[in-house]
Amino acid sequence: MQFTDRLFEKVKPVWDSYLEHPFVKGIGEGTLDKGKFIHYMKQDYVYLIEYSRVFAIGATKANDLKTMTIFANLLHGTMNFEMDLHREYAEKFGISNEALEATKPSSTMTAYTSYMISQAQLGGVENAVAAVLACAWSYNWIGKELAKWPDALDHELYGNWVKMYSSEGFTKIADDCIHLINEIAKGKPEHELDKLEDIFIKTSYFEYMFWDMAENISMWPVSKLANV
Ligand SMILES: Cc1ncc(CN)c(N)n1
Repeated sequence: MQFTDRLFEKVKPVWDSYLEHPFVKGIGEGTLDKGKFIHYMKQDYVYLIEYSRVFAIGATKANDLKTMTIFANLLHGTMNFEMDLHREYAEKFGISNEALEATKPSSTMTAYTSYMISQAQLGGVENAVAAVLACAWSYNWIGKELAKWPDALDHELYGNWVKMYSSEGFTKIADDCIHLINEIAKGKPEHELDKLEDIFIKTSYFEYMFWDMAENISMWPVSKLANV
């Protein structure tokens, strides 16, 4: 049994709940409100910038050139391949790359990326992989699940999202993270594996919170009081 088999068993009910979430269902069924999707896309773009920093931290903490190269490739894949999807959508919505990059971060996006970065900085290379694993893997898992739903791949607006996250290119990104953590986990004592499992579970919770943030178009709960 691989370490990721144990992780998957733990989070399966949480990941199943993603497919029941109105935002994710809206993408799969093609019924999602466009305004909600635009809010998500902008928040996700700034999320991916911070998420890329975790790959950079992983590269600096890597103990060998092979691992360093994997992190460098994951960083490149995110900044070019994955973020191209967001830039394409932004163009469709008349949002410039500059405006996209200048998106004000929501509370959930800030909390999630701050958690990932702090966990990656606190530990060794294993923490960096654990911090990004649920992100890459759950999106690929959702993409592949939604690809089985009738017409999800062909929807004129959301079809490209489903295509990208279920694609061979994105599957390779997720598989590289899965492979990396399984290699790193080999021979580690149980108490260290527990810590990695905890990061994986917490980031899986954050993924749910991100879908909620998108569905509710939320930013900061009391920001209106400060006139922001
Ligand atoms: C919030 C979130 N989590 C994960 C992914 C997939 N890299 C993403 N684009 N956005």
